[in-house]
Amino acid sequence: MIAQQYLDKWTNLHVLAIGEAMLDCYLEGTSNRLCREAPVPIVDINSLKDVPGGAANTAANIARLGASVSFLSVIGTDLEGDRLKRTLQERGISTHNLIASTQRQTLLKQRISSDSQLLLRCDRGSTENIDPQIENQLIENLNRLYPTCDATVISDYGGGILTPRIIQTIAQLQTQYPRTIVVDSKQLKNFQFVNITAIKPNYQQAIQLLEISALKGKERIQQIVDWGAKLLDLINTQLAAVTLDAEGAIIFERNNPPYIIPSHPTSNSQATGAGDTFVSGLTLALAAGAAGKLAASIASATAAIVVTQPGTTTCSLSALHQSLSGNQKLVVSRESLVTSIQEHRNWKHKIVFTNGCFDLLHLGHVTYLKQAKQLGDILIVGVNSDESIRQLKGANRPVNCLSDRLAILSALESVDYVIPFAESTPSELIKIIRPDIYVKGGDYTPEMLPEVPLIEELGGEVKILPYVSNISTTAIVNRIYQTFSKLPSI
Ligand SMILES: Nc1ncnc2c1ncn2[C@@H]1O[C@H](COP(=O)(O)OP(=O)(O)O)[C@@H](O)[C@H]1O
Ligand SMILES: O=P(O)(O)OC[C@@H](O)[C@H]1O[C@@H](OP(=O)(O)O)[C@@H](O)[C@@H](O)[C@@H]1O
Repeated sequence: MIAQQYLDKWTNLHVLAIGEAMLDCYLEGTSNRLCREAPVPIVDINSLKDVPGGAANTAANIARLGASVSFLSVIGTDLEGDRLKRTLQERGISTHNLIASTQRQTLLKQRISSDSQLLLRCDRGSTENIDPQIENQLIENLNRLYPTCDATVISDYGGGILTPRIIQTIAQLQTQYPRTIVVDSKQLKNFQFVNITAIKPNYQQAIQLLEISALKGKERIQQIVDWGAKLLDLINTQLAAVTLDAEGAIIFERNNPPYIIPSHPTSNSQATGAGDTFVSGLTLALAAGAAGKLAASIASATAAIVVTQPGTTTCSLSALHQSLSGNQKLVVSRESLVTSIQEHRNWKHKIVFTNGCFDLLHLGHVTYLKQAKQLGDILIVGVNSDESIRQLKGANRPVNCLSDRLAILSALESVDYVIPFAESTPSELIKIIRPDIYVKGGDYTPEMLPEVPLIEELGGEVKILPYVSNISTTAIVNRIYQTFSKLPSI
């Protein structure tokens, strides 16, 4: 199976994520003067951004990579707790299993930057072990959810959630209901009796466990290649993925030589949370059935995506598809769409936009896309997500999944960019693209298109191209059905 098929498979999985939920708060501003009290800059804050951090970032990555997630953690009954819940809800993650304790302060990691330069990180929040009453509630949640999930990912930042009793409960559940279980922990030794599938120590954690001294830069690679296999016995696991930040990762499996996955170094200031993303990708790929090296390569591809963006970020399923496919025409994020559009505007290109399902690409599609391209310089195609097609056309559609439809459209000379969208209309894309010309095939009239007023408001023109008669995906599906349902089965 190729890597991307595991991505399709994991969208049906349900993952249990457990660990310290944090609120990452980014305060961004500018600074033109020094403070009178001490030689420190005065920063005029002009933006504040809340993002899920720590184990909440792992849960957010699992969700953005397309799987379902149940997130177990403990926060305080404070304002920061409410802000953290809001960040999770905005990302479609349920906060029902977050226990709010009056005895605790939500973990807050506040970063202050001036002109994109990080100046200070201020931490606050409870890190002592949760009290026995809260522990009981967490154990109740674990007992309820563990058997229903396909995999578990533990993000243990040593902030009091993974107590000895919680780990013992996980060990018992794992014996009763064996699952893929991947652990990212500052105290990995605590998990040696859990029968875990894989561990993901970073360099610091690995050398601490191996009791070897710290080296710098690339020297670390040979050191970990020489010593890392010991981790498998130390923690009693099948796979150890040691991540070495800018130097990538080294994978250890029993009876196999170490496997090095290099990375393209970027600045460490962009790498916040890359470990959370890596462990999310690793858990999903292993749970979907990928073998160790492939699972780790997929995990590394997820981390490579987040390190290209500042701050704590997540990797989307479509970005991962794009990265694994090497498809240059696929635009996966709205941010990169904005950048590409700006470039074409600078070159005074005339932008044509159309959208649709493009399920079972046929002559009608190919003809109208070719004509659409001839109306301008650049043709951008918005492509409905699988879920939006199910809503529009019924549960049996699409026939071809999104990643296949994107790859097929990208192979056409007439198409310059393909961009998936999950909304019921392409209005959000239109607002970003502001097309000079909006095109639809002749099976539509302007009255049928809710986008027309928006296009006109933005100064664009709507064109309906001639309909290629008697050709449609529905007609093809019906013809196949009628022809083959009459034939004896082979
Ligand atoms: N500076 C960087 N440049 C490129 N890739 C990086 C960088 N930092 C992290 N990564 C990627 O993220 C993965 C996990 O990062 P690492 O910093 O080792 O973990 P953690 O965040 O848990 O400390 C690495 O294996 C690598 O793929
Ligand atoms: O452990 P401490 O430093 O107290 O707290 C965690 C932070 O350092 C950050 O660690 C990062 O993870 P990575 O470790 O970069 O994957 C992310 O989880 C951030 O959301 C989080 O704020």
